[in-house]
Formats: sequence, C-alpha cells, structure tokens
Amino acid sequence: MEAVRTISLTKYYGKSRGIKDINLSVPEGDFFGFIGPNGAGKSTTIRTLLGLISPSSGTAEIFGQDIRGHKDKILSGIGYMPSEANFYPAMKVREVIRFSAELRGRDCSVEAARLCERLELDTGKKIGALSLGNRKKVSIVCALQHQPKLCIFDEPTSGLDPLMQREFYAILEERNAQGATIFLSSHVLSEVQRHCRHAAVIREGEILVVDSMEHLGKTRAKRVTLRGVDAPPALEGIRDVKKGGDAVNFLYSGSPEVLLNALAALPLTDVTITEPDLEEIFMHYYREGEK
Ligand SMILES: Nc1ncnc2c1ncn2[C@@H]1O[C@H](COP(=O)(O)OP(=O)(O)OP(=O)(O)O)[C@@H](O)[C@H]1O
Repeated sequence: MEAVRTISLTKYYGKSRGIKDINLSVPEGDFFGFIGPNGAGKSTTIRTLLGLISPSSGTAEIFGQDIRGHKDKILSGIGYMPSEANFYPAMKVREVIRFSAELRGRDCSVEAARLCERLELDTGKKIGALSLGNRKKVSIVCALQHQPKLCIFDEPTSGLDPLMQREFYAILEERNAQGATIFLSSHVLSEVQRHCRHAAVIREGEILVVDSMEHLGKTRAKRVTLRGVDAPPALEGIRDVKKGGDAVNFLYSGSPEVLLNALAALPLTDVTITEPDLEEIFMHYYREGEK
C-alpha cells in the first residue's frame, strides 16, 4: 500500500503559484526524500497533503484514505514536524511534549523520555529560553513520541548541530527499519543522498523527476578528474570544467570509448571517473527543467 499518494495536487495562493499537478506515490516502508530549493513548494505540498491547507484542486491520500474525509483520525496517527518550531514561549518543554501526546489521547511518557535523553533535551526549561536547535528537538520528540507509522519531516535538521543531526538520522533509520515510512523534505542534498531510497525533485511548484536514489545517481554524466594536464581533452559533452592544484575535473556525458581514446593520448599522471554527486545531479535536472 501507498503511505502517501497525491493526484494532481494543486495549490494557488490567490493568483500566485504554490504547487501545480503534484503526483507523488510513496510506498509504505520507504525512506523518501523531497528535494527543492527555497520557495519550490515543499512546505506547500506537505501542508496540502496533510489537509492543513486546502488544495485548489487534486486529492491526497494517506494509507489509501482521502485526507478530506478523515483528517483528524489520519493526523493523530502521523508524526509531522513542520519547518518552523513555534510553541508557546511560556510553556515548559515537558508540558509541550505531554500536551502533544494528550492531543493524540496517548501516554507516550516512556518513549518521550527516551527521545529527550538521546537528543540531550532539558525538559525543565521554558520554550522561550531555548535556541532554535533545541526548539527543533522539541518538535522531533512531539513528532516521534507516539511511534507513528508515517513520519513527515519538513526541513528537520536546520539549526541542529552535526552531532544531533547524526543522532536524529540514527533514530529515523531505526524507525524505518521497524517499518515506519519516512518522508523528508530537505534542501541539504548530502543528507538525502545518504539516507533516502527514493526522491522527488521539485522546482517552481512542479515535480521534475521521481526515482530511486540509485537511478537518480545514474545520469549519463560522469565526473572525470585528470592529473598531469591543465585542460580537458577537446571533446563534445564536456561541461562544468574546474581547475584546482594539479588537477582538472569536468562532467562528461558522451561515449566512454571516445573519452578513453582521447585520454590515452594525454600525458596523464592520474585519472578518476566517478558518479556525479547529488548536487550535480540536482543541477542537471534543474537545467533540463529550464529547457
Ligand atoms: N501563505 C502563503 N501565501 C502566499 N504565498 C505563499 C504562502 N506560502 C507559500 N507561498 C508561496 O508558495 C511558493 C512555495 O512556497 P513553499 O513555502 O511551499 O516552498 P518551500 O519549498 O517549502 O520553500 P522553503 O524551503 O523556503 O520553505 C512560494 O512561491 C511561496 O512564496
């Protein structure tokens, strides 16, 4: 079954574009990345699919149920972490966490305590006295304490230090291994590349591509690094040439045979040919989208 499915989901804010014809299908148990720069429409997609704002057209289903008819029931079973971490500043951390559990009609105190310990969150402090990173941790605990089958995180790691980011992803990996579906929006490409199995790229409100991380990584382009020369061979399909130290590197998207023949004629001291990283793949899809 699909944990998340959207069909032509569209949202206009007045006349301005939020998202247009978003079709997503996230199977149960997946670790799914939703990638796009600021303003691309990640938060709008998430808020619309959760029924927090109403779509201009299209539908969204969570575990096969249309969000419109079953919003409260569906939301109480989901772990949602919004991109902003706003709580009543006068409340104590433990009060916010307990309140969030009570909204779901559950006693989550054991799991909440475990999460607070792992994230090193002081539950006696008032929200108003917390840094952004610590408010993000409160949000994480609220989203995970009831052990949801579907976790939707919108830009979760901004404000978290690298150690806490690592702990956060360790928790998500554990939940995913136990069967939870993870839907993660991010513009930090390296974390999507490291943790997600599938990803969608969104640009200006529209989906450019949805695929497995493995396939997304297999664009025809390769990143080639040469040592011993100060320029790439004169071939078609070479772009993004960078020079640094004694190396020159570039993206190549032509035939491997042509490249190897050209390299054989050069006085090279070293050569490496690798898959481009997600950053480069992202730029590739953005360029294609612009065309
Ligand atoms: N409440 C709103 N009223 C009007 N326009 C909005 C509103 N919320 C979002 N938008 C617009 O919708 C588009 C998508 O914004 P959205 O916040 O969904 O992007 P995002 O990918 O989540 O970006 P970010 O990473 O900056 O949060 C943007 O052009 C934004 O200006």
